[in-house]
Amino acid sequence: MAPKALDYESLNEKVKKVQYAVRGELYLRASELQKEGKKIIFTNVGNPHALGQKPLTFPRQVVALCQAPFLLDDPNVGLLFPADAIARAKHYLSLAPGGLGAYSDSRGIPGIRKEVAEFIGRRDGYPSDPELIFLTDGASKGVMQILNTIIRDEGDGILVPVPQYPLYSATISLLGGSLVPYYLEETANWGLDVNDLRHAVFQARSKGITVRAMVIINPGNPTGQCLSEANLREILHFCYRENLVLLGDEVYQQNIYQDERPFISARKVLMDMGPPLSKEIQLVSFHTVSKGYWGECGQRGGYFEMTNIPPESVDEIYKIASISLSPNVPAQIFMGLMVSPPKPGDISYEQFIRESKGILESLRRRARIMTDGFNSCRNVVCNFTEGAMYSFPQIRLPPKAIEAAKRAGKVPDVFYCLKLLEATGISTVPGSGFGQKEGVFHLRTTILPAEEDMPAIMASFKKFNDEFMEEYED
Ligand SMILES: Cc1ncc(COP(=O)(O)O)c(CN[C@@H]2CONC2=O)c1O
Repeated sequence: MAPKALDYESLNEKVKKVQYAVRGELYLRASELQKEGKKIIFTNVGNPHALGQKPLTFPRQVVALCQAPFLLDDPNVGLLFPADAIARAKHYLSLAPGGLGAYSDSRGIPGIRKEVAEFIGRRDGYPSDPELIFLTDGASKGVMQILNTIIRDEGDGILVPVPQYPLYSATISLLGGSLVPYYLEETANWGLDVNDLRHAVFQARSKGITVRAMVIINPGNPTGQCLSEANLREILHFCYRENLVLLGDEVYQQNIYQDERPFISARKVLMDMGPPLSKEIQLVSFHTVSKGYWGECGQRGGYFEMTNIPPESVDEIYKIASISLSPNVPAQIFMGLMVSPPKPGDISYEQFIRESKGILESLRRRARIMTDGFNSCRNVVCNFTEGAMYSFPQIRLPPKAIEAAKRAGKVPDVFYCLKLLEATGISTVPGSGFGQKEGVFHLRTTILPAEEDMPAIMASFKKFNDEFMEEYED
């Protein structure tokens, strides 16, 4: 009997080849241990609410009313919901014909795309066109759609930072394209050197690859670095010279934990540079409700904004979006609320500011606690988390540990992370899941565990690590 279409051996080879480490071997082992009753601290995923972060109150009030509009007819609704939440719920229901249960336009609800455009205009100081903004089921879907639009075959290369968030390597692999790595420099605080970009493109072209686009993740995941305006100008000049589309993944733009390099969007820098670049460089920027101080990962809300993309190409992207009918409508409302939060004078403004500031200030403290904790450990060095939600320490594994890993049939940092998990219940992602220079090992944790738990977690890590190094050092 010939194999059936979904028998493993007859599956699409691209599917079988794909890797996605954020929910890979370590995560699966951690889930097994959890089932066996072991207490696991899941620091492998940037999933704030799963680690105890409370949702912001105002957005939940508005979406609750949108989900249950009959509450608006209840004479007591004003006892439970503030007037500005009631007003915003009515606003969004007026924008969503048929309410949250109806498909919306495949690009998202026009009124919410307008709110996103106004947000971008306020942030960057340049008007943004709602027609060039598509709402998506999380930034992931937007990234996948744009890469799908760009990659024609394995001859097409995408420049991706290494270490990188494996959404990019996995999607490029699934689409049959070629990932062209450019290495971030750990000793330069994960900075990038344009000469490395040039070298990467030269290498790729010498192998017959047509480099078509460049990805930047700013702030970085897993590395946390924030790009300076000068970095962004260099990158934009590079894209102009090499005729590359720039994909600006800016999902962590609210997650900034230092004052030297505040977030500046690639689009603002591009517009500031003026013609010819500001008229010719094609840029797609991505954002989400999953990160920042919102952390609404499960809602699946995101957008991408297109700059200098020809109308006929926008039509093709719209055509593909329409196959999925509609982005998640409740998530679109979260997106609208994120880009247009309560303003000074609104009833909910004080509470919103108190909650959001509280979360951001705590994340900044946790970034410092974690970085200092790692740097107090033997054979561990860690750059400060300037932004995003992760800490990415380098673990200097002794040769005997590397040999032991080999004997166990494991990549060295997987070996270390598995030992860490078994000893402490701390579930991390090995650096090999993000890519790293040969012979250099890392792990990624999030800075999300509750602040009051952080010192104990770091002490538990230090105890494990220093004993591990004791065991394997010559
Ligand atoms: C750089 C980057 N881009 C896009 C996404 C996708 O976000 P959406 O939720 O909007 O699809 C993530 C999620 N970060 C994953 C999720 O948790 N840990 C991670 O590394 C990310 O880190």
